[in-house]
Amino acid sequence: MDKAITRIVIVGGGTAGWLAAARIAAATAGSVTVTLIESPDVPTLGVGEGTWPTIRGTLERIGITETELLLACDGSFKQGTRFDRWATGASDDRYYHPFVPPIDADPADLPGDIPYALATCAQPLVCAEDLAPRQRGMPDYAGALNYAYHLDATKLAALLTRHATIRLGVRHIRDHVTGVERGGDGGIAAVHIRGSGSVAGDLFLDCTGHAALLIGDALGVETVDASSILFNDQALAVQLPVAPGSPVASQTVATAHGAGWIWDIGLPTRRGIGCVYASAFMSDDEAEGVLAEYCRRISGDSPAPRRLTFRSAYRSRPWTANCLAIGQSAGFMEPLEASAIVMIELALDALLDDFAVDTGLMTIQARRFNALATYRWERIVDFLKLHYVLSRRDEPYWRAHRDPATIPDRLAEMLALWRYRSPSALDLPMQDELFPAASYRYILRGMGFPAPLPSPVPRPHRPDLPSQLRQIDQRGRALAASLPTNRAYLDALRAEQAPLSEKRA
Ligand SMILES: Cc1cc2nc3c(=O)[nH]c(=O)nc-3n(C[C@H](O)[C@H](O)[C@H](O)COP(=O)(O)OP(=O)(O)OC[C@H]3O[C@@H](n4cnc5c(N)ncnc54)[C@H](O)[C@@H]3O)c2cc1C
Repeated sequence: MDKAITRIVIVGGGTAGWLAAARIAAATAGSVTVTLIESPDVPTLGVGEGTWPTIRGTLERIGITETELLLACDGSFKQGTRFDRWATGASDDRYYHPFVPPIDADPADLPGDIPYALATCAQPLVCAEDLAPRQRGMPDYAGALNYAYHLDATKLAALLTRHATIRLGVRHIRDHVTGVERGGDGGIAAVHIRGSGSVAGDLFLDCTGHAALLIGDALGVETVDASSILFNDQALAVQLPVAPGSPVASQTVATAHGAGWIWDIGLPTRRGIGCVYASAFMSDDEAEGVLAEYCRRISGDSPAPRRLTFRSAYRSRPWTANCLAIGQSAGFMEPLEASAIVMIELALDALLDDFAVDTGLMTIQARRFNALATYRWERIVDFLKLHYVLSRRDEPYWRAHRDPATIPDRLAEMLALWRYRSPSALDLPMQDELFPAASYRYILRGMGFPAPLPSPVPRPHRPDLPSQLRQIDQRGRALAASLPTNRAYLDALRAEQAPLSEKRA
């Protein structure tokens, strides 16, 4: 008989587990009990410093204010990504992928001497000046431009823990899950914990990261491997302290190297830097050398890095029976477009938008959820691969990326079509595509993909294009003249919120 879902058990207390706990508890407002079990023995991943604009809506729904987030997580604003040395490897080879979409213009009609993103969008100019996307007086989570955050992932998990347990009533058990008791329907009846028996539930969320304790170990759901398309499998991460008052960048900077790329993320107190590489093309020593050289150019110092190993893969059926995998246990694609936390948010949206009120509905919801998740993973693979396929760099790693055998069929088809027209909703039809046509346009033009060839069906003439381009330029300049720098914004926020005693000291 169908049973009402009243007990949700989350195993794992990283970003995925705590976002899930807070979001579900806030949305269900006490009508279900939410229990989170977190092992004291297994550390969280603790990386994941780049977010997407969706995070603003998620935090607002959970009830965390923007000031709280920025102060508690050492946060700063993110307005997109700048890609350095991806197309040719030259020192002046760089382009932006901002969060604001470009105006709809035929690339052949644009001025040839201005980079595509700068000509078609006001945001790159704001980024280039290290400016915040909003004024201090604006309501929480509103901006003059679309934005997300860079933040300290460990501090985010700590903030979410406090918020979920103290304000939202989530039950928190610090104990190690040692096993699973299977239910009669092929699902999970309870999880065994080392300290105190077992915890029963109606719906189990597997947020155990790489361990994938429930979805993998217990239910045996296989993964779909994408590592023959996306080769990177290693990262070396360091944190470099920054001087008080130094500029805070408005975008993630991703700098390509001989067999991967380096991320550089600015927080008010430090920069998080990491070298991502493919072990098949670069040794660990070589990667350490690449990272050390990058760090020394910034600070003269190169601290010992932390090593992270990963594989680009996703779970074929993240929702199986009454177990839903969210976060690393559901899948991970290399961090080039920071798409992990947004996948957690989207999974939670899908769960809550169509919440199964009883166990009978779960099969339907799981089937729909899994179809959507697979579509999203496949589109992430396409979009990440695009960055590599279009490069003209000549190292073996980059040449291997251009091997047609490593390019997904759908991406290869789209690239063939885009020789005659720009990416559009015909290619990316979902209303909430993770990477809409606008994102593809930024990458294609930034990487120097040729403007579309003439077609027998001429593209519509846009007589208003010169005036649109002037408006973009004027808006960029007006924003640059009126927005505070990230540093000024964040320092003023911190000074304003400091306790009086601290101010007097
Ligand atoms: C190099 C790198 C860079 C990244 N950069 C970004 C980025 O910029 N943006 C982004 O969105 N994402 C990024 N990510 C991904 C991001 O770090 C993760 O998606 C995010 O941290 C969520 O992890 P998680 O909560 O799924 O797993 P984890 O953080 O690994 O947490 C797992 C939890 O499960 C618990 N657990 C495990 N076993 C048991 C057990 N037996 N019993 C009880 N509890 C258990 C652990 O204690 C822990 O609490 C990056 C990842 C990597 C590898």
